[in-house]
Amino acid sequence: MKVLLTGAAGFIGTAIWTELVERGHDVVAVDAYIPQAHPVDVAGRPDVHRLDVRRAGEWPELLRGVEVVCHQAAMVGAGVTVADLPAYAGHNDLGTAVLLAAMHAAGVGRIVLASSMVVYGEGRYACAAHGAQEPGPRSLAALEAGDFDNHCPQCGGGLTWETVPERARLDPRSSYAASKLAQEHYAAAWARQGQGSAIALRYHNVYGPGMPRDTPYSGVAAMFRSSIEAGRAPEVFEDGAQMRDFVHVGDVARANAIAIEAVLHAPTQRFAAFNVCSGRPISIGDVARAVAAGTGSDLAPIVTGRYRIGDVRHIVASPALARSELGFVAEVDPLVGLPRFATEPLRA
Ligand SMILES: O=c1ccn([C@@H]2O[C@H](COP(=O)(O)OP(=O)(O)O[C@H]3O[C@H](CO)[C@@H](O)[C@H](O)[C@H]3O)[C@@H](O)[C@H]2O)c(=O)[nH]1
Repeated sequence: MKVLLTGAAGFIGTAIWTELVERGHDVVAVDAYIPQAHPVDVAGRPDVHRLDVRRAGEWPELLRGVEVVCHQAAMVGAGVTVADLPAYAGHNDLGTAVLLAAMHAAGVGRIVLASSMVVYGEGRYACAAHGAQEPGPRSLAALEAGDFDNHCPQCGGGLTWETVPERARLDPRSSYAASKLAQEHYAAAWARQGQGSAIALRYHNVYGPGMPRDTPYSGVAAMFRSSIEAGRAPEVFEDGAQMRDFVHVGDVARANAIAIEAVLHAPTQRFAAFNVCSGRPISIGDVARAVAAGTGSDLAPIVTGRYRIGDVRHIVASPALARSELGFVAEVDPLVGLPRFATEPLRA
Protein backbone atom coordinates (compact mmCIF):
# COMPACT_ATOMS: atom_id res chain seq x y z
CA MET A 1 0.00 0.00 0.00
CA LYS A 2 1.23 3.53 -0.72
CA VAL A 3 1.06 5.64 2.45
CA LEU A 4 1.93 9.33 2.77
CA LEU A 5 3.35 9.95 6.23
CA THR A 6 3.60 13.53 7.52
CA GLY A 7 5.85 14.28 10.49
CA ALA A 8 7.99 11.41 9.21
CA ALA A 9 11.24 12.72 10.69
CA GLY A 10 9.78 13.35 14.15
CA PHE A 11 9.97 11.11 17.21
CA ILE A 12 6.74 9.19 16.60
CA GLY A 13 6.85 9.55 12.79
CA THR A 14 10.23 7.83 12.60
CA ALA A 15 8.90 4.82 14.51
CA ILE A 16 5.79 4.64 12.29
CA TRP A 17 7.93 4.88 9.15
CA THR A 18 10.06 1.92 10.29
CA GLU A 19 6.95 -0.12 11.14
CA LEU A 20 5.30 0.60 7.76
CA VAL A 21 8.43 -0.32 5.79
CA GLU A 22 8.73 -3.56 7.79
CA ARG A 23 5.14 -4.36 6.79
CA GLY A 24 6.01 -3.87 3.12
CA HIS A 25 4.26 -0.53 2.55
CA ASP A 26 5.55 2.11 0.15
CA VAL A 27 6.04 5.28 2.25
CA VAL A 28 6.06 8.86 0.94
CA ALA A 29 7.81 10.58 3.84
CA VAL A 30 7.01 14.25 4.40
CA ASP A 31 8.35 16.63 6.99
CA ALA A 32 5.74 19.35 7.21
CA TYR A 33 7.48 22.62 7.98
CA ILE A 34 6.72 23.48 11.59
CA PRO A 35 9.08 26.08 12.99
CA GLN A 36 8.95 25.53 16.74
CA ALA A 37 11.21 25.37 19.75
CA HIS A 38 12.78 22.06 18.72
CA PRO A 39 12.66 21.82 14.90
CA VAL A 40 13.38 18.47 13.33
CA ASP A 41 16.51 18.69 11.23
CA VAL A 42 15.98 17.02 7.84
CA ALA A 43 18.99 18.61 6.19
CA GLY A 44 20.81 15.91 4.26
CA ARG A 45 17.75 13.62 4.21
CA PRO A 46 16.75 13.30 0.53
CA ASP A 47 14.27 10.57 1.54
CA VAL A 48 12.12 13.18 3.33
CA HIS A 49 10.12 15.78 1.37
CA ARG A 50 10.13 19.05 3.24
CA LEU A 51 7.20 21.41 2.78
CA ASP A 52 5.14 24.02 4.53
CA VAL A 53 2.09 22.07 5.69
CA ARG A 54 -0.10 25.12 5.09
CA ARG A 55 0.78 25.53 1.38
CA ALA A 56 -1.77 23.76 -0.83
CA GLY A 57 0.26 23.83 -4.05
CA GLU A 58 2.85 21.37 -2.80
CA TRP A 59 0.47 18.49 -2.04
CA PRO A 60 -0.88 17.18 -5.44
CA GLU A 61 2.44 15.80 -6.65
CA LEU A 62 3.12 14.04 -3.35
CA LEU A 63 -0.40 12.58 -3.11
CA ARG A 64 -0.30 10.87 -6.52
CA GLY A 65 -1.12 7.15 -6.11
CA VAL A 66 -1.42 7.42 -2.32
CA GLU A 67 -4.15 5.30 -0.69
CA VAL A 68 -3.91 6.44 2.93
CA VAL A 69 -2.43 9.52 4.63
CA CYS A 70 -0.98 9.12 8.13
CA HIS A 71 -0.91 12.66 9.52
CA GLN A 72 1.55 13.05 12.40
CA ALA A 73 2.90 16.53 11.66
CA ALA A 74 1.83 18.90 14.42
CA MET A 75 3.11 21.39 16.88
CA VAL A 76 3.06 19.47 20.17
CA GLY A 77 3.38 20.29 23.88
CA ALA A 78 0.86 21.77 26.24
CA GLY A 79 0.98 25.37 24.97
CA VAL A 80 3.56 27.17 27.03
CA THR A 81 2.38 30.75 26.56
CA VAL A 82 -0.58 32.56 25.02
CA ALA A 83 1.84 33.71 22.34
CA ASP A 84 1.84 30.09 21.07
CA LEU A 85 -1.85 30.30 20.01
CA PRO A 86 -1.31 31.37 16.37
CA ALA A 87 1.38 28.73 15.89
CA TYR A 88 -0.93 25.94 17.12
CA ALA A 89 -3.79 27.21 14.96
CA GLY A 90 -1.53 27.63 11.91
CA HIS A 91 0.31 24.36 11.99
CA ASN A 92 -2.34 22.09 13.45
CA ASP A 93 -5.73 23.52 12.40
CA LEU A 94 -4.91 25.21 9.10
CA GLY A 95 -2.26 22.62 8.20
CA THR A 96 -4.77 19.78 8.58
CA ALA A 97 -7.52 21.64 6.72
CA VAL A 98 -5.20 22.34 3.78
CA LEU A 99 -4.07 18.71 3.69
CA LEU A 100 -7.67 17.38 3.80
CA ALA A 101 -8.74 19.68 0.95
CA ALA A 102 -5.73 18.58 -1.10
CA MET A 103 -6.54 14.91 -0.40
CA HIS A 104 -10.11 15.44 -1.60
CA ALA A 105 -8.91 17.13 -4.78
CA ALA A 106 -6.46 14.25 -5.37
CA GLY A 107 -9.09 11.56 -4.72
CA VAL A 108 -7.37 10.27 -1.55
CA GLY A 109 -10.19 9.33 0.83
CA ARG A 110 -8.52 7.71 3.85
CA ILE A 111 -6.66 9.32 6.76
CA VAL A 112 -5.23 8.25 10.10
CA LEU A 113 -4.73 11.27 12.33
CA ALA A 114 -2.52 11.68 15.40
CA SER A 115 -4.75 13.02 18.18
CA SER A 116 -4.18 13.17 21.91
CA MET A 117 -5.72 12.38 25.27
CA VAL A 118 -5.67 16.12 25.87
CA VAL A 119 -9.04 16.35 24.07
CA TYR A 120 -10.64 14.93 27.27
CA GLY A 121 -9.30 17.55 29.68
CA GLU A 122 -9.63 15.94 33.10
CA GLY A 123 -10.03 12.19 33.36
CA ARG A 124 -13.13 10.42 34.60
CA TYR A 125 -14.18 10.49 38.25
CA ALA A 126 -16.77 9.02 40.58
CA CYS A 127 -18.00 10.07 44.02
CA ALA A 128 -19.01 7.22 46.36
CA ALA A 129 -22.21 9.11 47.21
CA HIS A 130 -23.04 10.93 43.97
CA GLY A 131 -21.74 8.73 41.17
CA ALA A 132 -20.01 10.01 38.00
CA GLN A 133 -18.63 13.55 38.29
CA GLU A 134 -16.98 16.03 35.93
CA PRO A 135 -14.88 18.35 38.08
CA GLY A 136 -13.83 21.70 36.64
CA PRO A 137 -10.25 22.98 36.66
CA ARG A 138 -8.62 22.92 40.12
CA SER A 139 -8.52 26.30 41.85
CA LEU A 140 -5.26 28.13 42.36
CA ALA A 141 -6.05 28.41 46.09
CA ALA A 142 -6.45 24.63 46.42
CA LEU A 143 -3.21 23.93 44.53
CA GLU A 144 -1.38 26.53 46.59
CA ALA A 145 -2.65 24.81 49.75
CA GLY A 146 -1.32 21.46 48.50
CA ASP A 147 -4.83 20.12 47.88
CA PHE A 148 -4.17 18.42 44.54
CA ASP A 149 -7.12 16.05 44.30
CA ASN A 150 -10.40 16.82 42.62
CA HIS A 151 -13.49 16.97 44.81
CA CYS A 152 -17.11 16.12 44.23
CA PRO A 153 -18.88 19.32 43.08
CA GLN A 154 -21.94 18.23 45.09
CA CYS A 155 -20.53 17.19 48.50
CA GLY A 156 -16.86 18.23 48.36
CA GLY A 157 -15.86 14.63 49.14
CA GLY A 158 -13.02 12.72 47.51
CA LEU A 159 -13.30 11.32 44.00
CA THR A 160 -11.84 8.11 42.65
CA TRP A 161 -10.46 8.09 39.11
CA GLU A 162 -11.70 5.77 36.40
CA THR A 163 -10.48 4.96 32.90
CA VAL A 164 -11.70 7.26 30.13
CA PRO A 165 -13.58 5.77 27.18
CA GLU A 166 -13.64 7.49 23.79
CA ARG A 167 -17.27 8.55 24.24
CA ALA A 168 -16.33 10.70 27.27
CA ARG A 169 -17.05 14.40 27.29
CA LEU A 170 -14.45 16.39 25.34
CA ASP A 171 -13.04 19.33 27.25
CA PRO A 172 -9.82 20.72 25.69
CA ARG A 173 -8.04 22.99 28.16
CA SER A 174 -4.97 24.30 26.33
CA SER A 175 -4.15 25.80 22.95
CA TYR A 176 -2.62 22.47 21.98
CA ALA A 177 -5.72 20.56 23.11
CA ALA A 178 -8.00 22.94 21.22
CA SER A 179 -6.00 22.43 18.03
CA LYS A 180 -5.98 18.61 18.41
CA LEU A 181 -9.76 18.56 18.82
CA ALA A 182 -10.12 20.90 15.85
CA GLN A 183 -8.10 18.43 13.76
CA GLU A 184 -10.54 15.68 14.73
CA HIS A 185 -13.52 17.86 13.83
CA TYR A 186 -12.06 18.82 10.45
CA ALA A 187 -11.35 15.15 9.68
CA ALA A 188 -14.92 14.19 10.65
CA ALA A 189 -16.40 16.97 8.47
CA TRP A 190 -14.14 15.98 5.57
CA ALA A 191 -15.22 12.32 5.89
CA ARG A 192 -18.91 13.27 5.86
CA GLN A 193 -18.76 15.81 3.05
CA GLY A 194 -16.16 14.13 0.87
CA GLN A 195 -17.08 10.44 1.20
CA GLY A 196 -13.86 9.82 3.11
CA SER A 197 -13.04 7.75 6.18
CA ALA A 198 -10.95 8.89 9.12
CA ILE A 199 -9.46 7.31 12.23
CA ALA A 200 -8.07 9.53 15.00
CA LEU A 201 -5.65 7.93 17.45
CA ARG A 202 -5.66 9.62 20.84
CA TYR A 203 -2.15 9.05 22.15
CA HIS A 204 -1.60 9.04 25.87
CA ASN A 205 1.86 9.84 27.31
CA VAL A 206 4.23 8.54 24.63
CA TYR A 207 7.88 7.76 25.46
CA GLY A 208 10.73 5.86 23.85
CA PRO A 209 13.99 6.20 21.94
CA GLY A 210 14.39 9.39 19.88
CA MET A 211 12.15 11.41 22.20
CA PRO A 212 13.04 15.12 22.24
CA ARG A 213 15.38 16.01 25.06
CA ASP A 214 14.48 18.43 27.85
CA THR A 215 12.47 21.26 26.21
CA PRO A 216 9.38 23.00 27.61
CA TYR A 217 7.42 20.89 25.12
CA SER A 218 8.83 17.44 25.92
CA GLY A 219 7.20 14.88 28.17
CA VAL A 220 8.06 14.28 31.79
CA ALA A 221 9.89 10.96 31.24
CA ALA A 222 12.52 12.76 29.10
CA MET A 223 12.74 15.54 31.69
CA PHE A 224 13.35 13.08 34.52
CA ARG A 225 16.23 11.38 32.73
CA SER A 226 17.74 14.71 31.63
CA SER A 227 17.76 15.83 35.28
CA ILE A 228 19.54 12.68 36.36
CA GLU A 229 22.09 13.01 33.53
CA ALA A 230 22.75 16.57 34.72
CA GLY A 231 23.33 15.27 38.27
CA ARG A 232 20.04 16.63 39.63
CA ALA A 233 17.32 14.58 41.32
CA PRO A 234 14.13 14.36 39.21
CA GLU A 235 11.51 16.82 40.51
CA VAL A 236 8.08 15.29 40.91
CA PHE A 237 5.29 17.87 40.93
CA GLU A 238 2.20 17.83 43.16
CA ASP A 239 2.39 14.78 45.45
CA GLY A 240 3.45 12.35 42.72
CA ALA A 241 0.16 10.43 42.96
CA GLN A 242 -1.26 11.86 39.72
CA MET A 243 -2.02 9.01 37.32
CA ARG A 244 -1.23 8.72 33.62
CA ASP A 245 -0.87 6.02 30.99
CA PHE A 246 2.64 5.78 29.50
CA VAL A 247 2.66 4.10 26.11
CA HIS A 248 5.82 3.06 24.26
CA VAL A 249 6.48 4.64 20.86
CA GLY A 250 6.83 1.15 19.32
CA ASP A 251 3.27 0.36 20.39
CA VAL A 252 2.11 3.72 18.98
CA ALA A 253 3.75 2.83 15.64
CA ARG A 254 2.01 -0.54 15.60
CA ALA A 255 -1.35 1.10 16.42
CA ASN A 256 -0.88 3.38 13.40
CA ALA A 257 -0.04 0.48 11.08
CA ILE A 258 -3.16 -1.38 12.26
CA ALA A 259 -5.32 1.75 11.86
CA ILE A 260 -3.97 2.38 8.35
CA GLU A 261 -5.00 -1.12 7.30
CA ALA A 262 -8.39 -0.72 9.04
CA VAL A 263 -9.26 2.68 7.56
CA LEU A 264 -8.61 1.41 4.05
CA HIS A 265 -11.53 -1.02 4.43
CA ALA A 266 -13.73 1.21 6.64
CA PRO A 267 -17.05 2.51 5.32
CA THR A 268 -17.09 6.02 3.84
CA GLN A 269 -18.40 9.01 5.81
CA ARG A 270 -17.03 7.43 8.97
CA PHE A 271 -14.98 9.08 11.71
CA ALA A 272 -13.77 6.99 14.63
CA ALA A 273 -11.45 7.84 17.53
CA PHE A 274 -9.45 5.38 19.63
CA ASN A 275 -7.32 5.68 22.74
CA VAL A 276 -3.76 4.48 22.21
CA CYS A 277 -2.42 3.53 25.62
CA SER A 278 -0.63 0.74 27.45
CA GLY A 279 -3.65 -0.10 29.60
CA ARG A 280 -1.32 -0.12 32.65
CA PRO A 281 -1.88 3.09 34.67
CA ILE A 282 1.12 4.49 36.55
CA SER A 283 1.64 7.40 38.96
CA ILE A 284 4.13 10.15 38.09
CA GLY A 285 6.04 9.27 41.27
CA ASP A 286 6.44 5.71 39.96
CA VAL A 287 7.48 7.04 36.53
CA ALA A 288 10.28 9.00 38.23
CA ARG A 289 11.36 5.94 40.23
CA ALA A 290 11.29 3.69 37.15
CA VAL A 291 13.41 6.12 35.09
CA ALA A 292 15.82 6.68 37.99
CA ALA A 293 16.20 2.92 38.48
CA GLY A 294 16.98 2.49 34.78
CA THR A 295 19.80 5.03 34.88
CA GLY A 296 21.43 3.17 37.75
CA SER A 297 21.70 6.50 39.58
CA ASP A 298 21.21 6.80 43.32
CA LEU A 299 19.56 10.22 42.83
CA ALA A 300 16.15 9.56 44.38
CA PRO A 301 13.23 11.57 42.95
CA ILE A 302 12.11 14.56 45.06
CA VAL A 303 8.40 15.20 45.52
CA THR A 304 8.29 19.00 45.42
CA GLY A 305 4.64 19.93 45.91
CA ARG A 306 5.11 22.39 43.05
CA TYR A 307 2.43 22.40 40.38
CA ARG A 308 1.75 23.61 36.86
CA ILE A 309 -1.37 25.68 36.31
CA GLY A 310 -3.54 23.89 33.78
CA ASP A 311 -2.30 20.38 34.54
CA VAL A 312 -5.04 17.83 34.99
CA ARG A 313 -4.92 15.55 38.04
CA HIS A 314 -5.51 12.10 36.57
CA ILE A 315 -5.99 11.09 32.95
CA VAL A 316 -6.00 7.37 32.29
CA ALA A 317 -7.36 5.80 29.13
CA SER A 318 -9.51 2.79 28.54
CA PRO A 319 -7.83 0.52 25.98
CA ALA A 320 -11.07 -1.47 25.43
CA LEU A 321 -12.35 0.05 22.16
CA ALA A 322 -8.98 -0.10 20.37
CA ARG A 323 -8.77 -3.75 21.40
CA SER A 324 -12.29 -4.72 20.34
CA GLU A 325 -12.52 -2.68 17.11
CA LEU A 326 -8.93 -2.51 15.85
CA GLY A 327 -7.44 -5.54 17.58
CA PHE A 328 -4.71 -3.31 19.05
CA VAL A 329 -3.17 -4.33 22.38
CA ALA A 330 0.01 -2.61 23.64
CA GLU A 331 2.94 -4.91 24.31
CA VAL A 332 5.31 -2.82 26.43
CA ASP A 333 4.63 -2.58 30.18
CA PRO A 334 5.81 0.87 31.41
CA LEU A 335 7.51 -0.81 34.38
CA VAL A 336 9.76 -2.52 31.81
CA GLY A 337 9.85 0.19 29.11
CA LEU A 338 10.58 3.19 31.37
CA PRO A 339 13.75 1.79 33.00
CA ARG A 340 14.94 0.72 29.53
CA PHE A 341 14.14 4.20 28.17
CA ALA A 342 16.50 5.69 30.77
CA THR A 343 19.53 4.71 28.68
CA GLU A 344 18.10 4.86 25.14
CA PRO A 345 19.24 7.68 22.80
CA LEU A 346 17.27 10.94 22.88
CA ARG A 347 16.99 13.61 20.19
CA ALA A 348 19.06 16.72 20.93
O1 LIG B 1 9.48 18.04 35.72
C1 LIG B 1 8.32 17.65 35.76
C2 LIG B 1 7.41 17.85 34.69
C3 LIG B 1 6.11 17.36 34.81
N1 LIG B 1 5.71 16.69 35.94
C4 LIG B 1 4.33 16.17 36.05
O2 LIG B 1 4.20 15.03 35.21
C5 LIG B 1 2.88 14.89 34.77
C6 LIG B 1 2.88 14.66 33.28
O3 LIG B 1 3.38 15.81 32.63
P1 LIG B 1 3.73 15.84 31.06
O4 LIG B 1 4.74 14.80 30.70
O5 LIG B 1 4.04 17.24 30.69
O6 LIG B 1 2.42 15.32 30.36
P2 LIG B 1 0.88 15.69 30.54
O7 LIG B 1 0.68 16.93 31.32
O8 LIG B 1 0.26 14.43 30.99
O9 LIG B 1 0.55 15.96 29.01
C7 LIG B 1 0.87 17.19 28.35
O10 LIG B 1 2.19 17.34 27.96
C8 LIG B 1 2.73 16.33 27.09
C9 LIG B 1 4.16 16.68 26.76
O11 LIG B 1 4.20 17.86 26.05
C10 LIG B 1 1.92 16.23 25.84
O12 LIG B 1 2.38 15.15 25.09
C11 LIG B 1 0.51 16.02 26.22
O13 LIG B 1 -0.26 15.96 25.07
C12 LIG B 1 0.06 17.17 27.13
O14 LIG B 1 -1.24 17.01 27.58
C13 LIG B 1 2.13 16.14 35.23
O15 LIG B 1 1.39 15.83 36.39
C14 LIG B 1 3.25 17.11 35.60
O16 LIG B 1 2.91 18.00 36.62
C15 LIG B 1 6.59 16.48 36.98
O17 LIG B 1 6.23 15.88 37.99
N2 LIG B 1 7.87 16.97 36.86
